[in-house]
This record gives sequence, structure tokens and C-alpha cells, in this order.
Amino acid sequence: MGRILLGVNIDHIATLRNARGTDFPDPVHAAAVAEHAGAEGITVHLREDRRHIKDRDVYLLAKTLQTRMNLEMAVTEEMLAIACDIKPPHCCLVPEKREELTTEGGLDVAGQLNKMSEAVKRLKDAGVSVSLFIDADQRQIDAAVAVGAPVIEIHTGHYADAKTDAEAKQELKRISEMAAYAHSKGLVVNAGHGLHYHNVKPIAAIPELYELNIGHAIIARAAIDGLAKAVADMKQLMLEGRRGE
Ligand SMILES: CC(=O)[C@@H](O)[C@H](O)COP(=O)(O)O
Ligand SMILES: NCC(=O)COP(=O)(O)O
Repeated sequence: MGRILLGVNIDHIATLRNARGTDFPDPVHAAAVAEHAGAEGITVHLREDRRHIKDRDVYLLAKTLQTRMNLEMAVTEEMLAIACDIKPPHCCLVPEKREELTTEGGLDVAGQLNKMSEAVKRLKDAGVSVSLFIDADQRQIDAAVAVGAPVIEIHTGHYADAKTDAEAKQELKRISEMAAYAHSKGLVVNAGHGLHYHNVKPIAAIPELYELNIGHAIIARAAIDGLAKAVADMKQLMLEGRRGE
């Protein structure tokens, strides 16, 4: 069981910057700090409404990251064109609704196989490794295989939002079973959304998971303890979780 990697999502550095229309804090600076603290990748979600990460951030990060960019985006012509222009190492296709506070669920790949196949092929032809952000659902996993995606990211939001321990345990079991199923189908299996310092260890313990993408909780802790410590603390918890400690 190998080590599990951390992708730090810096969207909410941009949220803080945009709150006053200043040019600080700069996501480019935050990415460098996170990488220096041990992040194995940087995730940014270029939303259609640009509520946080802006095009300028993505283009600068593409030139400055020392690790690798995971560009999250909706499956739209605008975003596909930007991704094919920037050619990040990784791109994660996510569902997006203007009115949502944050991502509310996984992508319905099974319900749009042709559209997803075309998007995956277009990104692959541009040299981009494609990940699909989906629920822990066998039908969606099978669809991800069918459309040629090499990677999935299991949506952990239902686990993170569980109202009772019993519900959390049930969601964790589902994620664990589906991670094993997806891995058996040859997929690289990542996970993310809503993970924090008090719920990450059981997820990190799932042996088939390759990488966790975590943002809001790390940026929130960074406001108190600083970004470098927030990243290092999360990596330590993930290491302990993977070791079963
Ligand atoms: C897909 C996902 O769960 C997150 O990576 C996404 O970026 C959340 O959106 P916000 O960062 O806008 O909350
Ligand atoms: N894909 C999940 C991600 O990048 C970060 O989500 P969150 O930790 O901000 O909820």
C-alpha cells in the first residue's frame, strides 16, 4: 500500500483576494508555499462565474508550479478550449451550477456518454490526463471506463456532510468498496470534497486511493496557523491514516 498524495486546492485564497478586489493574497504565491510545505499537486477550479480563481491565475500557475496543476472545470466549450490552450498535466471534469455554494455532487457520466467521450478524447489528444469527479457509484465508474478516462475522483461530500456516525460509516464503506471496484477496473482513484482535519484519516486509510484533493479546510486552517503548517499538518494526518494509526 503506497503513500497517498495531497493535492491542495487553492480556490479560497482567491475567494479572500476577491473579497476586497485587491491583488493579495495571490494564489500563485500560495501555491508556492503549499508546494514547499509538501503538496504533491495544486488544484484550481476555474468556474464559469470566476467567483474565485481567475483566468490570470491559471495561466500564471501553468508557468510557475513546481509540482503539477490539476485544473477543475465544467464540461463546456469555453473550458475545454482553455484547457486545450493551457494543457495542464491533469484536468478534472466536474459538474457546475451557477447557484451552487460549492460542488453538490458528482458528474453524471452515465447519462451523457457521447458528450463525455468527446471531451475526454479532446483533452487526451491535447496531452492532458483526464479525471472525472463522480459519486461512489458503480454505474458512474463503469461509465468512466467506457468513455476512456484514466482517472476518477470520488466525491466525498456525502461522507463529509453525514449527520450521524452511522451515516458517515455507511458512506465510508461505500467509498471504500467503490475505490476497490474502480481500481480493479484499472482506474487511478483519487478522492475529495469536504475533507478536513477530523474526517480525513479514514479516507486516507483506503488503500486504493492515490491522491486526496483538499482545499477549503486547509485554507481555513491557514488563516489561523499559516499555510505551510496547514499543509504539513494535513499531510501528517494522511500519513497516519494510511498507516492505520
Ligand atoms: C469539485 C470539488 O469538490 C471542489 O474541488 C470544487 O472546487 C469545489 O468548488 P469550490 O472550490 O468553488 O467550493
Ligand atoms: N475536488 C475536491 C477539491 O479540490 C477540494 O474540495 P474542498 O476540500 O475545497 O471541499
